[in-house]
Amino acid sequence: MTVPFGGPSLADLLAGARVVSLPMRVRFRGITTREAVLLEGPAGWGEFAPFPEYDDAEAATWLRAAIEAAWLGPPTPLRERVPINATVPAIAPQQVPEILAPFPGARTAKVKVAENGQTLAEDVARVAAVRELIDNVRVDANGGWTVDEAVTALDALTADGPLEYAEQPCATVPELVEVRRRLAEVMNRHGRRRVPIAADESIRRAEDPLKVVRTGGADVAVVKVAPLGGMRRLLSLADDLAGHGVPVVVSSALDTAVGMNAGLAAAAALPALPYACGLGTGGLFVTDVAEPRQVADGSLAAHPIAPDQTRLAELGAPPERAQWWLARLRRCYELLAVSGDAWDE
Ligand SMILES: O=C(O)CCC(=O)c1ccccc1C(=O)O
Ligand SMILES: [Mg+2]
Repeated sequence: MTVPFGGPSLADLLAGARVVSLPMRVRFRGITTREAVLLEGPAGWGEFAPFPEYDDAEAATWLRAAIEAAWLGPPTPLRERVPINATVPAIAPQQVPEILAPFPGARTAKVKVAENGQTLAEDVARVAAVRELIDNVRVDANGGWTVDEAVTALDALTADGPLEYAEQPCATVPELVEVRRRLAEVMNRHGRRRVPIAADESIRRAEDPLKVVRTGGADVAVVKVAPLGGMRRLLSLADDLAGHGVPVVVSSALDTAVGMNAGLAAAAALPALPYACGLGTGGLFVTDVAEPRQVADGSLAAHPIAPDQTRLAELGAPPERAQWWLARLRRCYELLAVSGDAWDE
């Protein structure tokens, strides 16, 4: 089906728009409340929730993904369930068991490290506490280390066990290339396997998401539906990455249950899914817009779920925030209308 621009008008979009504000259990990415616009269209629901600091040009890509979900619907699934990782925010080691409790059967945990104001010793202690409960651990530094800091930290974090990979240890592509090279030396000296490097921000916030791979900066690619402009765009990038021998890990952008539908649908449609996906972040909310999906045997059911009307009413954002989001949606819509691309590409 082709839905060229003009399928949904701005009035169509606004007619089915609900602005919600979800309280979080713990601070994540420096936020304690996650706001989103949910759009209802003929094919289901879509989520528009670019982080508040993003400019309109970047946010417009997220709107494209929301429209794809609500006006085109998901691509053809190849599996019914999607394995997920537990996500561990930059919390104290004593809190680790309660954070892991909602992830029964998860065999992989992703641990946030390099948080502002924290030390390497705190990262080492948090990772050790997670390893007591889940063997396979990956870390995510969100670009917070320099090259020297990354090499030191990843050396320390692999003294007591391997890491599946390190996500975005440094901010830039040349730094990732350098970390990968220096890690190979250090790990070789210690007789350890080099920690693979995963790119996240270097993919989702890049003009050219393949650059980091072509340059030799990443072994694994973290891919997210909204910043890439939709499920089909994610699948097409994953295909290009596979051509470079780079596997993908589908992850959430701290999505509500509606955004998670799109991440799960994209993961369910990928020909290969060698890694657990970062789509288990629903548990970071106190309440979500739908009955929470249950993790069973470390995986989630991939079929879409509609938001619950009672929850939508309870989670409605304050009027001034709703106005802010709808004004942003209008501006992003204008940017997409000018660019004039089709929704099914
Ligand atoms: O990958 C996961 O486990 C969850 C997703 C996640 O960490 C995340 C969520 C919102 C914003 C940024 C990030 C990130 O991966 O850096
Ligand atoms: Mg990340």
